[in-house]
Amino acid sequence: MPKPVLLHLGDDVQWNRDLYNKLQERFNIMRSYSMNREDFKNALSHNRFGDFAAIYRPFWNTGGEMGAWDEEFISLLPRSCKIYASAGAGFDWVDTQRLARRGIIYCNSAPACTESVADTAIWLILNAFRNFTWSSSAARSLDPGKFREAHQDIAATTHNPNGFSLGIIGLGKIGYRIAQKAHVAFEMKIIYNDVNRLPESVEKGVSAQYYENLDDMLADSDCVLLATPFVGEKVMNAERFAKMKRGSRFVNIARGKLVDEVSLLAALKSGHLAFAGLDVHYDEPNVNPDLARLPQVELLSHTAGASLESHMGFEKIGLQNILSFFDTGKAITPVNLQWLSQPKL
Ligand SMILES: O=C(O)C(=O)CO
Repeated sequence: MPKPVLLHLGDDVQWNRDLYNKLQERFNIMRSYSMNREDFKNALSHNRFGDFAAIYRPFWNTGGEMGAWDEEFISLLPRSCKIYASAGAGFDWVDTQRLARRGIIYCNSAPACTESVADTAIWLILNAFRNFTWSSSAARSLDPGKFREAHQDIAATTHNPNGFSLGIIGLGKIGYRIAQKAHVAFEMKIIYNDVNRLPESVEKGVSAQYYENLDDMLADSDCVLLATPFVGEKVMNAERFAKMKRGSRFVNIARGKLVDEVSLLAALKSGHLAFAGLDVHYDEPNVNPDLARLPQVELLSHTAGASLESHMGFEKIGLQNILSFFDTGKAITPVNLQWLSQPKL
């Protein structure tokens, strides 16, 4: 029997060569390297990668040059394609529902970056209470006046996070790991909103209190953390920011498109919100310049999940998903099974 074909997007695997060798034994591997959208579309239209059964993308820095995986690409995929295993937690760039309708399982590799994203969230939450951003930029300014001002005035405006409530929108695996760290390290009170309530035994692990109504949770949170996937809508808009407690804080480690940045800016400028910590932005790689000017805002370059451990894990989980699917019929971290009627080889 001829080996099935696998389309490997982007660069070589760097860290998991043994597993990749297994893939090479099992599949005929076709490579796209770093094709732009037009070239990739042409290649698909002319069946240049053959009738591939699987797609593998090893890292978020590579293999995404063709842009969004929307109907334009998905309609061109061969009927033989059954699984797409990719690096990264977020999948806002790929229409996983449309893939499912074509019988293709999409797998992310979120478990690989859980620790790294959770650590970044903790850093942003701590900063939201203590405003190290102000202290750090005053020191870096090399201006003794700014240094003295920060040294003298910061204490009157910042707090230890201990005992304050952390309101988490989306208590999935990453949200839960953040809750564990915040609960243990800072004794924060964990409250959360999600489409589904977690089992009581899981809630107990972080003494979490469920809020069915998001607005009620916003009103009770000293710091709101956004940890939910982007599914096409802004979750935080002017009305929602208005529901937050006066003087509370906002942290986003999920996706920038979940937030109306104009309303966030207004809430910060008016003093309704005390601080915002943003790993992600509405129009990446462009950052909102008005937010960047505010001292009560910390901005990162979408690096919450960026650690070597995440990179190694992304590669590995992607490879394991494909091998497991072809060995057992089951992928490890599928995210679109709810729309897939019959996932089969
Ligand atoms: O993996 C992703 O999609 C992330 O954004 C992690 O920060």
